[in-house]
Amino acid sequence: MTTTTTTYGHLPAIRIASPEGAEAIVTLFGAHLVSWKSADGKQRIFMSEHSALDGSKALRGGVPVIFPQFAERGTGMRHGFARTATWRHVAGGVEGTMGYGLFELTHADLAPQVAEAWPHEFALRLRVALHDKELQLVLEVENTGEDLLQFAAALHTYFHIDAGEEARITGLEAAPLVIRDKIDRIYRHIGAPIQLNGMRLEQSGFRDAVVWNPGPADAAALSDLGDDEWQRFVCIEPASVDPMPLYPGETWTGRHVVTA
Ligand SMILES: O=P(O)(O)OC[C@H]1O[C@H](O)[C@H](O)[C@@H](O)[C@@H]1O
Repeated sequence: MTTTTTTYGHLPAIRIASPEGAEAIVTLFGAHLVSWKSADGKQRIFMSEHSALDGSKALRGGVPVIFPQFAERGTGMRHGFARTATWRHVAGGVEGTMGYGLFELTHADLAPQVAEAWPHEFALRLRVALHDKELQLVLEVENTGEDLLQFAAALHTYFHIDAGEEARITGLEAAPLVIRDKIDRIYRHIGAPIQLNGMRLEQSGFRDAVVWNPGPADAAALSDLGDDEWQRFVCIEPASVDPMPLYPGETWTGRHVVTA
């Protein structure tokens, strides 16, 4: 079996494997990728040792799916409701050399208060596929209703940084960007690939890329992050932070392909 059910903390999850041994774990809570090991066995994703793993709040680490609002750019929940909603695993298996899993969330899946606060019919689908040293995340938003909807979206990826290593990012600024303290920047109109410590990050559909790390002071104030853990990750997030219109019947697609 290449797609199996498992648990992560207290959360039901799906394990996806490719025939040659790459592996990922996605919790149904948030359709949240919490682990990605390339076929060489190396963990590429950071998860905080202090993250809640019981569904009481969003996970700290992994790949939170941000929808329909980015951060506090709107009147809804911070970073939207997708990361704290329970998704359904609707398909999975092997296609060629790739193992994959498909997750779906619709308006009907939302808790009543959440559904009431965002009264738009939609289908959100996340496809997680992997082989060898490559991870492909494809996020689709379909307007299944009869009115225009506006949404922002991001894949808030926490990349693992080894102990003693620095996070060095190229492709966003004229000089390499080395993370040594707090950073929270939005880069607009991303076209070319981004490099992080030998990994290649390619995005399409998403217009922007957000780079975030809390640095030591803000990390100390986050209850779900250890004081030193800020040195063990950097977030590079394909994102469209400003709301985009989606007409009835339309589907928007955002992709993120990471090659280790
Ligand atoms: O703590 P969270 O709600 O998960 O948000 C974590 C971070 O997300 C994004 O990267 C934003 O740009 C940051 O301003 C924010 O602090």
